[in-house]
Amino acid sequence: MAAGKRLKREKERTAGRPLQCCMWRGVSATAGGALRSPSPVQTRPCVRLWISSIREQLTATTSRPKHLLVYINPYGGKRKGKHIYELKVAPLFAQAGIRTHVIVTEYANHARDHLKTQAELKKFDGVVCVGGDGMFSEIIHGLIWRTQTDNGRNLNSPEETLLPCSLRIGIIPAGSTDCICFATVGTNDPVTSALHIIVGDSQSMDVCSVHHNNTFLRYSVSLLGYGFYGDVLTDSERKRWMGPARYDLSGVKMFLTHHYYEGSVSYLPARDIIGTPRDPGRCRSGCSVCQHNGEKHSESAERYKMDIASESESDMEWRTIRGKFLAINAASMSCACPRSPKGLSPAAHLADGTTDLILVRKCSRFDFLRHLLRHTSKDDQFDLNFVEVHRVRRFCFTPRHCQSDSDLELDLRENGKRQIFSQICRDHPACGCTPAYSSWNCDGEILTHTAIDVRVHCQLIKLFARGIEEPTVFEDLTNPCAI
Ligand SMILES: Nc1ncnc2c1ncn2[C@@H]1O[C@H](COP(=O)(O)OP(=O)(O)OP(=O)(O)O)[C@@H](O)[C@H]1O
Repeated sequence: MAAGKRLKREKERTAGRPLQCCMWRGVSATAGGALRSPSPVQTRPCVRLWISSIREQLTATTSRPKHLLVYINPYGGKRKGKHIYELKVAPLFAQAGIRTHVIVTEYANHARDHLKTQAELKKFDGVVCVGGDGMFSEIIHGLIWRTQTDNGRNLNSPEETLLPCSLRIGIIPAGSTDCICFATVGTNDPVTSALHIIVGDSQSMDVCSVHHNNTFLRYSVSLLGYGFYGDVLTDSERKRWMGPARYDLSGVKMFLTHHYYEGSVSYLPARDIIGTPRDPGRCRSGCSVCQHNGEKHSESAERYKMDIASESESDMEWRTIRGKFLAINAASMSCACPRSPKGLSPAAHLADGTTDLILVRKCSRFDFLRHLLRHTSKDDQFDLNFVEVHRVRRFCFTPRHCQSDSDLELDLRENGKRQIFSQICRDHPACGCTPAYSSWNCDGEILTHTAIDVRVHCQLIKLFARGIEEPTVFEDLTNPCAI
């Protein structure tokens, strides 16, 4: 029988079946954990054997989702979200027998508000967003809000222990940067992400809550940046018409402006953990650091509930640093992306209950350039005398113009007469030399307040992902064994 006829017959025979071989043929791991796109094939007996054995295995996997709530941002990135979903993802979901309820968003925060109020979450096994980091942020805000309010938690209290969300989140990358997808999957490929959803992978992730004066502001999963990164975002927002090139232009402009900001940072160092921000190891699929620190975290949360560790005891551990900073960054993940392959904190972990607090003190432009260049080089980016890094569970920042009188008095004693003029400026903001303040960049959004209280919530959400996979010895061409 001619090959064409045989294929046609086979197609007719298998039409409507939940899972077809074409989807699984050619799916294999590549370097960095990417999965190749499927290609259509004819079903020969050996292939049929494969299909039935894969189906058996998949049926046995109870973690596979069967019904998904999908939000598509039609305006994210190059405005191809709808097209990507319809062309590359929906056919795979259909072949895997996954039912979907698709909502194409009509305005910003549509997905967040729908999740908060209307979505019948009990009907679904997961939520999928088709878009970029902004869209992912909408989903986590909606889901976390809903989970906490349904369980009577007070979102405005930074002391509140939040409840982990039961629904997993899938990200189909269709934005302009897609950093979260890159950091959790290792690649920005819609088919790879769809397959992670279909097989029901699971990757826990920490979330930071950001409060100001006992009022909830936002959640963050990647970068909270004050100073340089806050200024770059604020400036680039004014140049939206330029597209992604605006980040480069604003970056150069802010580098040349070289603003530094005064304030105090207090932090609670992470105790009883393994790993430091300067480790050579990286957070990878099945990370033992995340596993160990996650367990330790739940043990100490239990102890705290039972009042074995008193609050005053933990208060004693707070440390404070006052000074002039070019940048204050908190990286809850490496923040690696195609532009900065190592990221801001290469050894940060996705789910260890901590964030890496990086303080870049006032220094020369040349030194700051050295620091920025280290994000792309092999050198240790924290090995500079004006940069310090701490792995923390919680931190607070107070800009100098918001510091209390007692704090200012302390500064006065420490730094002498110069502070008197700053005090005068603080009391008379119309004065031209008012101490300058920056804004916080919270996962790409500007925060409305500068004095903030940040707390890490260990493994609060779960993604349909498995973390970045190390290339196997045969895929890693830099490894001599591969040759
Ligand atoms: N229908 C819509 N109309 C306008 N804005 C929307 C709509 N749906 C979502 N948004 C908003 O668009 C913003 C950007 O979307 P998204 O993150 O998907 O793309 P992006 O900004 O290009 O990608 P990235 O965040 O990765 O750089 C989000 O903050 C989201 O709130």
